[in-house]
Amino acid sequence: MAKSIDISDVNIYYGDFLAVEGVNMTIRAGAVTAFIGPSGCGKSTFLRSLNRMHEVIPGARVEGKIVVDGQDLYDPGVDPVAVRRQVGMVFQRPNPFPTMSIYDNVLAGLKLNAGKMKKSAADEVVERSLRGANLWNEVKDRLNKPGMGLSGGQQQRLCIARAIAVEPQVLLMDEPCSALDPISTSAIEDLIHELKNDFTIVIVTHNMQQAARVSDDTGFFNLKATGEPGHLVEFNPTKKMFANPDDPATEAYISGRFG
Ligand SMILES: Nc1ncnc2c1ncn2[C@@H]1O[C@H](COP(=O)(O)OP(=O)(O)OP(=O)(O)O)[C@@H](O)[C@H]1O
Repeated sequence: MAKSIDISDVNIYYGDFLAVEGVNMTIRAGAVTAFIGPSGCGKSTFLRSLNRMHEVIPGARVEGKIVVDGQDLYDPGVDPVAVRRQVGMVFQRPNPFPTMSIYDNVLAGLKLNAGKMKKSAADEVVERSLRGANLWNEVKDRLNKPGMGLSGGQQQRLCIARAIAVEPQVLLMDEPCSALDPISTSAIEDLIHELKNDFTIVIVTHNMQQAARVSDDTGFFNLKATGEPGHLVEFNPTKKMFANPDDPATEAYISGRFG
C-alpha cells in the first residue's frame, strides 16, 4: 500500500562534505513526486537517503527525520534492509542480473527477502509483477530466457517488475528513462501513471517536460552558490510550479535561463 513520507530538517553528508542541507517536505501517498534541478544540487543524493542507500558509501550519513507510516527510517532500531524492501529503487541504467532468466530476475528481491517459495506462488508473483510493469505480453512465452536478451526499455520494465514484486510502499526512480529511446520512455511514463495507484512514486529527472508529464508534485533543488550545499528551493503541485512558481530561481530554471 502506498504511504506518505514526512521529511524534516534533513542534512546529507559525504564525510565532512555537506551535500544537501535543511530539506523539509511531505511526499504524498499514491502521488508521483518529481525532483528537478541543475547537475550536482543533490537530487540523487537526497533520493538515496529515502531508502537508506546513501549510507552504503563509506563515511556517508544522514541527519534529520524521514518518517514513513509513523516510523522514522533512521531510528536506531530500524533495519536498513527492511527499509529497502519497503522503499524500492529503480536506477538510471537498467540492471537486470545478467546470468538470470526473466523469471528469476523478477523473483530476485523476493528470494533474498523471503527464502524459498512454492512454485505456484512464485508463478503468481512473476505474472502479477510483469503485468504490473506492462511487460507480461511481450515476455510470457520466453520467461526462461535471459533478462539481458530484452531491449533497453524492456529491461527497465523488468527492473520495475523486480522492484514491485516485493510489494514496496514507495518506489524511487533515479532518471529511469535517461538511457532509453523516446518510445521506451513513453512506455515507462505510461507505466508510472498506472503504478501510482498502488505505490508512492518519487522520480529524479533532468527532463522538465517529463516532470510536467508524469508528476503531481515537484521539488526544485538548487545550490545557493558554487561549493555550497544543495537545498530545496520550492516544493509545489507540478501544475503550479510550471505555471506560476513561487521563487524567481525556479522560474529562471524552468524557463531555461540556467542549469
Ligand atoms: N560518492 C560521493 N562521494 C562524495 N561526494 C559525492 C558522491 N556522490 C555525489 N557527491 C557530491 O554530492 C553533490 C550532489 O550530487 P548528486 O549526484 O546527488 O547531484 P544531482 O543533483 O543528482 O546531480 P546530477 O543531476 O548531475 O545527477 C555533488 O557535489 C557531488 O559531487
